[in-house]
This record gives sequence, structure tokens and C-alpha cells, in this order.
Amino acid sequence: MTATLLDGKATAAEIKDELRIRVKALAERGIIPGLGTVLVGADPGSQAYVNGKHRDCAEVGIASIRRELPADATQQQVDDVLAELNADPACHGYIVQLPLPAHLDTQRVLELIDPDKDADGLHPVNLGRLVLGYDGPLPCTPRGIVELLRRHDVALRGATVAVVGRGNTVGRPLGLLLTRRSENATVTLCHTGTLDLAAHTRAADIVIVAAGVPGLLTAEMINPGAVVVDVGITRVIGADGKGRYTGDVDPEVAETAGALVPMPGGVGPMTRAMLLTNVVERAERD
Ligand SMILES: Nc1nc(=O)c2c([nH]1)NC[C@@H]1CN(c3ccc(C(=O)N[C@@H](CCC(=O)O)C(=O)O)cc3)C=[N+]21
Repeated sequence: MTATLLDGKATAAEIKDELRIRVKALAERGIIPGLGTVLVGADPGSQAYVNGKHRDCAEVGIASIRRELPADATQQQVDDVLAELNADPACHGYIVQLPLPAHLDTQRVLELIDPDKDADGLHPVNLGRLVLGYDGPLPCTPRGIVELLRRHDVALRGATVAVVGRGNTVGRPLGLLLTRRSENATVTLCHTGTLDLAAHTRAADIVIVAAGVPGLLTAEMINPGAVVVDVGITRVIGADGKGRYTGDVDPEVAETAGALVPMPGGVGPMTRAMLLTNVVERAERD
């Protein structure tokens, strides 16, 4: 068997087409949605991601608000930028690119974002809203995964899902999203303390791997025909000495799985499309 590839890039392009129409409707009401990004330091990977977000904004007609601080910026400087974006009516939502340099307090920074401008959906208030089932911006990667599966008619209702990874940006909130009444999946959240990971992944209809461990999920660990989602993105140095990104799913899984969300071309573009969606939704409430 060879897995059907679920193309996140094409689906993200579809979503951007839909957003372009919604942005036009907003323009008729005199509203231009604005997305802010805060980048501290000059990590080339982070710069590339932030550039990608601004390119996406330009494609759908969202205004970009870009703030950059040097790697040695003080906590006060960061706090001031957040206060400025919180007060700026042109900024409907913004993100602080993670990871931050080690001398800055990430928890404090994330808590200073106005929860109603939290385009990532990672503010404690918004994660709390997700726990309680209240409305609020949803975390982009979990939302993107659910949206990609929905648009490919992968049934979640009644399905058993093994989520591998309990991180705050993907695994933990994804478990919450999938177990909402509207999704009704049955989730097993696996992590580094899980004793027999393969027993859990083999029992699942859908396996979503967000552990950040290259090649963690191998073909023997899945039920043939299962749907597999690769969320991993780890920078490794190849045999040629060049850096490249690798996923958490061993390439051989594509021979056994029924469907595969690949990396690249899967969850990453969907995450970016959901960031835009969060900003447009917020602007629509103006
Ligand atoms: N506050 C914050 N929010 C984030 O959402 C956030 C962050 N910090 N820090 C870093 C991670 C990483 N991340 C990616 C998003 C898209 C791709 C993506 O689109 N990747 C392409 C390949 C790379 C490309 O073509 O640009 C793909 O998977 O096909 C990758 C990585 C968001 N992150």
C-alpha cells in the first residue's frame, strides 16, 4: 500500500483564496486586518518563518506590522513593544516568534499579549478558554491539523487518535481540540513517559506525531491503512554537511499508512493559514 498524501500546501492555498474574499468584504466596511510579528534576534530560521508570514499576509491583503529587536534586547524593550501593539487599533492580532533568547522570560512575554490579540492562540487565557469550551482564538497548528483532516473527509467522530507529544503548542492543545463535542475523537496522549508507545500507535485509526524526534514513528508502529500526520520539524545536518528539516515520521511509513500528511508540505502551511484566519476572524468582530 502507498499512502495518499494529504497536501497541506494546496489546502492552505484554498483557505487563502477564501480569506481573500473575506478581506475584500472587510475593506468595504473600511477595515484592513493587521497582523503583527515580534522577532527578537537574528536566527535565520526564525527570520525565514517571519518572512513567510508576511508573504502570506501580502497574498490575502492583510497589513503587516513588523517589529524587530536585537538579540540582546532587554525585557523592558520587549514589554514596551507588546504594550505598543496591544494599544494599536491597526493591529488585530500578533505573534511573538519563539523561541526567545534565553535571557528573556517567555512566560511573562506570552502573558503580556492581549488575549484578544493573541493570533497564535497560546495565551494562558485562550488555552483556558479551550479547556472550558469557550470561544477564543485557537492554537494554529492544532486547528490547522483538524481543518486539513476535515477538508479531506478524514472522520474524527468515533475515531481513535494517538497524539504523540504533550507540548504546549501542539500535542496538549490538540488533545483538547480533538475531544471537543464537535470533533468527538477519542484521544490517547502519549509522551516520553509512555511505556509502550507502539501499543498505543498501533491501536489508533489516526496517529499524529509532534514529538520533535526525527524518524520516531516507524512503519511497524502503525496499523496498516492508518492516517498519519507528521508535525515534526527538526533541523539536522545531512551527509552533505548542509542543514535541512526532517519530520518525526520515518519515510517507510508512506508504504503502510492509508494517508499521510507529509513534512514539508503538510502541517506547516496549514499553521500559517490558521494564523491568517485568526486575524481575519478577529477583524470581523470590529
Ligand atoms: N510564536 C510562534 N508561532 C509559531 O507558529 C511558530 C513559532 N513561534 N516559532 C517557530 C514555529 C515553527 N513554525 C512553522 C510554521 C510553518 C512552517 C512551514 O510552513 N514549513 C514549510 C516548509 C518551509 C517553507 O517552505 O517555508 C512546510 O512544512 O512545508 C514551518 C514552521 C511556526 N512556529
